[in-house]
Amino acid sequence: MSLPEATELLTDSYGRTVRSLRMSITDRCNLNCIYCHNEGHIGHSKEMSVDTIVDIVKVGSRFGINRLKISGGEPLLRKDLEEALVRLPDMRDVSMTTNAVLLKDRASSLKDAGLDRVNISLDSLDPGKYHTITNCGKGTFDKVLDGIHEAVDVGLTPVKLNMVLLKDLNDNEIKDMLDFTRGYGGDVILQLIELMDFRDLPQYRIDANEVERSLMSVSSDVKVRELHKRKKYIINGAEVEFVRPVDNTEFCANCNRLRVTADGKLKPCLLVSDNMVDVSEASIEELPDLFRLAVSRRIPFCKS
Ligand SMILES: Nc1nc2c(ncn2[C@@H]2O[C@H](COP(=O)(O)OP(=O)(O)OP(=O)(O)O)[C@@H](O)[C@H]2O)c(=O)[nH]1
Ligand SMILES: C[S@@+](CC[C@H](N)C(=O)[O-])C[C@H]1O[C@@H](n2cnc3c(N)ncnc32)[C@H](O)[C@@H]1O
Ligand code: SF4
Ligand code: SF4
Repeated sequence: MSLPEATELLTDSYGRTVRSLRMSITDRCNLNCIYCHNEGHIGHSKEMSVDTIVDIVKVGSRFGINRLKISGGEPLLRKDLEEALVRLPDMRDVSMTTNAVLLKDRASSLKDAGLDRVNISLDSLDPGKYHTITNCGKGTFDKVLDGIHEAVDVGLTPVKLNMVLLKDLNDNEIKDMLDFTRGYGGDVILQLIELMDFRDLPQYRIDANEVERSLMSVSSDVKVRELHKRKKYIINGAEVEFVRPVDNTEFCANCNRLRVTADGKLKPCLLVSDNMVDVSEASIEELPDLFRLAVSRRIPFCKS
């Protein structure tokens, strides 16, 4: 089989070496958030099989890709996720981003199958606001809290709580959310996210510079991650990461992720849809060249 030499890395023409795969495994979802970007793609053909998922990750890992993020839609709608996880090659970090509605009953089996950690979307601690944002059914908010609790209990840690900041809706809750994470010691950390406004919701756009200034004014230390050069603020012992994807040249210049859509396409950029490489029918022997092709099409969305 013509798998790449383990020493070959995938570096694009902007010098960005791909280190991480962000894989959507379904476009289906059990919530309907007002701002959802659907990972920049809704496929109309069928979802990748477990075999295809495993082959893509195997080939990626031969290219030195050592991190995998599983996303969706809502990834927990796939009942065969554990089956895929146990068949993956060894990686440095396998994580999933989920709304956690279905997490409580799956957390333990996911951990056993090899999942390292989860990010959980929780935009508000107020059940009424949570409902407004997610259009969820009755009882959903409590299920999410149970999911967070269970994730911590089984060791899917650190659990990152994703909070998309929405002006005049939840942007006054940062302190409460921080207090909530502190209740879990270091096991839960807060991740604030600037809204990428795909749905024409100008009333919810926040001033990210202002948020950054206020985080800075109360933090005792700031760290910078390699991925996207994201900043992490230490505030009274708690960690807060701020994801600023909008009009941010530094963010895109430090993007080391290749995306995979739920219907099996390599997607060079979240925000570009006309340069994807279809691998849904590819054999494992054909995959390396298709990876090289996708990476050759990577362009920073935002550049100076
Ligand atoms: N524009 C853009 N947004 C991204 C990218 N990667 C993640 N995001 C956004 O960042 C936010 C957090 O995403 P998560 O799925 O929790 O994952 P993550 O924080 O990137 O990954 P980890 O920090 O490794 O857990 C979401 O709003 C994503 O849409 C990217 O490459 N480009
Ligand atoms: C698309 S969701 C998929 C995983 C899962 N359904 C969930 O909500 O966690 C992945 C992450 O993207 C975030 N997200 C979705 N739409 C966004 C937008 N327009 N701007 C910023 N983040 C967004 C969500 O809050 C979530 O944390
Ligand atoms: S739960 Fe996730 S995928 Fe579903 S609508 Fe909300 S952000 Fe989108
Ligand atoms: S180039 Fe920028 S917008 Fe595109 S995926 Fe990377 S960070 Fe996101």
